[in-house]
Amino acid sequence: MIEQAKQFLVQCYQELEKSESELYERIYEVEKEIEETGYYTHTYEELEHGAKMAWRNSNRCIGRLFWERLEVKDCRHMDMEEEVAEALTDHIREATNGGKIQSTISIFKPKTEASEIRIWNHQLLRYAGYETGDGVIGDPASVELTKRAMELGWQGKGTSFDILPHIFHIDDRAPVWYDVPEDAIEEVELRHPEYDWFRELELRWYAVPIISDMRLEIGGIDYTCAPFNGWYMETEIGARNLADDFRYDLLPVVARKMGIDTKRNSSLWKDRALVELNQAVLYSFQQDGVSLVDHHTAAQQFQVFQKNECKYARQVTGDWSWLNPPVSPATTPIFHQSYEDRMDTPNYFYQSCPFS
Ligand code: HEM
Ligand SMILES: N=C(Nc1cccc(CNC[C@@H]2CCCN2)c1)c1cccs1
Repeated sequence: MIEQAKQFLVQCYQELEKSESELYERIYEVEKEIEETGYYTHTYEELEHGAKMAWRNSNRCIGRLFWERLEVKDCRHMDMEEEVAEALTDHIREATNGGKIQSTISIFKPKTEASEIRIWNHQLLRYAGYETGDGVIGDPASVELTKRAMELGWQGKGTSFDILPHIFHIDDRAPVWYDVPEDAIEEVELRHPEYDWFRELELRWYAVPIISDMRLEIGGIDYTCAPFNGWYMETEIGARNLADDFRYDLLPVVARKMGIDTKRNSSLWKDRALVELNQAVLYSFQQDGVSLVDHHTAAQQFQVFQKNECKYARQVTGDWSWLNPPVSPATTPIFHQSYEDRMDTPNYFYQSCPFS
C-alpha cells in the first residue's frame, strides 16, 4: 500500500506543481495513517486529480482529450441508503445540465475490510430487458439485472424502453432499489433528416451514459462505487446498442424500410442501414441540443490528445481494438497507428459482478 501511495503522491504533486517539502510532509503523514489504520484518506485535491489521471490512463477511451475537465463530487461521507440514492439522482441531473452534458464522477467511500458500496447497475440510466416466450422485450443486455430487480419487488411497465431502478448495497446490508425520478431522465426520440418513416419505429435513447460498475483505483485505494459520465459517441448507440443482433437488432427493419434487399450480403444492406441509423442518432441529438460527438470528430480530438501528451513527455497507452470506432474505422487516423496497451494507475478497472 505504502509503495502505491508514494508512487501516486510523487506523480500527483509533481503534476500539481507542489513543492518538495509539501510532498515529503504528505508522504510522512500518509505513512503514519497507513501504519495506524492500514489505509489512508485522500485530500479532495488528490481525489480530484487522481480521478482525472485515471481517465487519462483509460486505454479504451477515445474521449481523453478533455481529461482535465471532470467535475468530481466527493460523496465519501455517505453511508446511508437514502443519501446514496439521492446522490445518484443529483449526479444524473448535474451531468445532464439541460443537454450541455458535463463530465462528472461521484466518488463514494472506498473499500476496506469492514465496508464496501457496490452499485448493481452497469449504468445509472439503462433500459430493462424482459425475457418472454418469443424473444426479449427491451435490452437483452439487461435481462439478468431486470430479473433481480423484479425479485426485489420492482415492477416495470413492460415497454422496450423502461429505465431500470438503481440497485445497490452498502457493506453487508441487503440490496435496496430506488426508481429514477422521471424528471431527472432526459431522452432523445430518434428521427431521420430525410426518411420520415423513421419516427414510426418509435426509437429513443437516454442522453447521458453513466458507468456505475467500475472500480477507480488511486494510489492503492479502491473506490468500488464511483459512477462517472461523459457524453456519447454516436456509434455506441447507432452501431452497437441498437444494431448488435444480441441487443436491439434493428438493422433488418431499417434496411427493409429503406427498400434494400436483405437476402444478399452483397447488397451491403447492413452497412447502408448502419450509416442511416447513426445519421438518425446524430441528427436527433443535435436537434434536441444534447451533447454527442461523431466518430470522425472524436478521432480527430484523440489525435490532439496524443499531441498534447507528447508535450508533457507522457506516453499515450491505448487498446487499439476499442479505440477504433465500429463504423468506418479505417477512415480515422487511429486505425493507422499502434498503441501499447499497458495499464498504468490511477485507472478504472472491471470488478466482480456484485449479484451473481
Ligand atoms: C467526455 C466524453 C467521452 C467520450 C465521447 C468517451 C468515449 C468513449 C467510448 C466511445 C468508449 C468505448 C465504449 C464502448 O465501446 O463500450 C469509452 C471507453 C471508456 N471511457 Fe470514455 N469517453 C468520454 C469520457 C469519459 C470519462 C469522463 C471517463 C472517466 C472519468 C471515461 C472513461 C472510460 C473508460 C474507463 C472506458 C473503458 C470502459 C471499458 O473498458 O468497458 N470516459 N469512452
Ligand atoms: N461515452 C461513454 N461510453 C462508454 C464508456 C465506458 C464504458 C462504456 C460501456 N462499455 C461496455 C458496453 C457494453 C458492452 C460493450 N460496450 C461506454 C461514456 C460513459 C461514461 C463516461 S463516457
